[in-house]
Amino acid sequence: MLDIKFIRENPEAVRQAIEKKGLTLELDKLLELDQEVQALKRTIEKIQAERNANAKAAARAKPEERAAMIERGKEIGRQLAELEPRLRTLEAQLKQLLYLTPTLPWEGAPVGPDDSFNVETRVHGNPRTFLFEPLDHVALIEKNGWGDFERAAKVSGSRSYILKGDLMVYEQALLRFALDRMIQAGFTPMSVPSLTKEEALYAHGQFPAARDQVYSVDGGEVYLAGTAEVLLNYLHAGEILAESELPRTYCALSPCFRSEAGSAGRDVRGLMRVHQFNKVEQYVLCKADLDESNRWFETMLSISEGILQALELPYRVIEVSTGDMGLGKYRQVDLETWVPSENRYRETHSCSALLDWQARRAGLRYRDERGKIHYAYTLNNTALATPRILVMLLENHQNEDGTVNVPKAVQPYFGKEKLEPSA
Ligand SMILES: Nc1ncnc2c1ncn2[C@@H]1O[C@H](COS(=O)(=O)NC(=O)[C@@H](N)CO)[C@@H](O)[C@H]1O
Repeated sequence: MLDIKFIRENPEAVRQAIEKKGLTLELDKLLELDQEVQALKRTIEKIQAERNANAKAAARAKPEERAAMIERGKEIGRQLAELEPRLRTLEAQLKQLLYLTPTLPWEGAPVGPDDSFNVETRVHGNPRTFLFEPLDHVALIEKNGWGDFERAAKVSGSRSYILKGDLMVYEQALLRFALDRMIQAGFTPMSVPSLTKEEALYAHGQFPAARDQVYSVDGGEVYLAGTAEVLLNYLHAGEILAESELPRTYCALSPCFRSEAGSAGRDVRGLMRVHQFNKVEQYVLCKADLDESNRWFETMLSISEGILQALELPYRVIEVSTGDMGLGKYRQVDLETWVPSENRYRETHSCSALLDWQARRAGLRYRDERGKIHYAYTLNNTALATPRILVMLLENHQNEDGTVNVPKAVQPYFGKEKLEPSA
């Protein structure tokens, strides 16, 4: 959410961001509500001052004057009893609207209402020309006995998967490879729960807008997070860190859960879009400095590009449009990796900078050397998510006999140079 002071001083800039991001937030209603809250606060403060002065005067008054003052005090009390709850109601309404205010997108973001306005900025590697008819990832899995989609559907339902033999080991090898890349980059490895609290989802930005993507457990006592970012972003909620403790750089491997509501009919076969998947996440909490945020953005992006290059996969870099990046983003760049069977690139990584939008929601603050308190800036990115990346790895690195080569960088983790059929 934005700073209400910033909104008061820059209404046109905020209005432009609302328009560029295709939002329906009524800024005028928010500003009117803010005026009402300010006015009511001033009224209440005046009455409280009068009540204090009246109480002091009553304490010093002559007995014959005191009764009238005490009566006045009661009258003032009745006024406050009526005004204070009204202020709380108005403040709650204002906060709900503030939750819907957008971070202003960076000036380099393509302006447009949806992902058709995203721009390809770089391409790395070339899609392979096969000298034989390649198989898609589902056919490769079935040919080699590397999974069991039917039994997964039986035990878990739609959008689920079971991996077997070499492919199961390969998934774990890839996650550990990605985790080591993050540790080598100096990020602190964390294991975090996937069970999370509602306030963490509000702080992240998943709530209130995209509640339907999240599974709830125990009737909404807790929820299953769609990404470790939700938990990492709430780690320091409500704390005041010292500037010297920044930046906090975390990486986390966690199971991620998504209802994929609204994706009916899309990617229903195989490993591309499932309800439960694994992801090594990158997360940075840094001081409120745009240069520092931009540096971390580039660092996180280059780590992920390094991982895709180590996996010997062709990919492209996408600058995400204002309409596609979502409410809290200042900037978002996705990496899309080549899928031979679809003859197109598909998203495998998503790097975002949110300035202080999440920090204001989560209460992530730090004290600078002069003692001044600031909201921090946050960023996140995908290091590697399975099983989606397996689609690209199986299809791009397949041999005519149906075996699949393992990229050199991952061989030490997997233990072999190829995935071979399961018994
Ligand atoms: N339903 C899904 N099934 C499989 N993989 C998924 C699914 N949803 C997302 N992913 C993978 O997770 C990556 C990150 O998801 S994201 O929503 O785009 N971004 C985030 O979660 C951020 N926290 C950065 O990781 C995606 O690029 C994709 O590779």
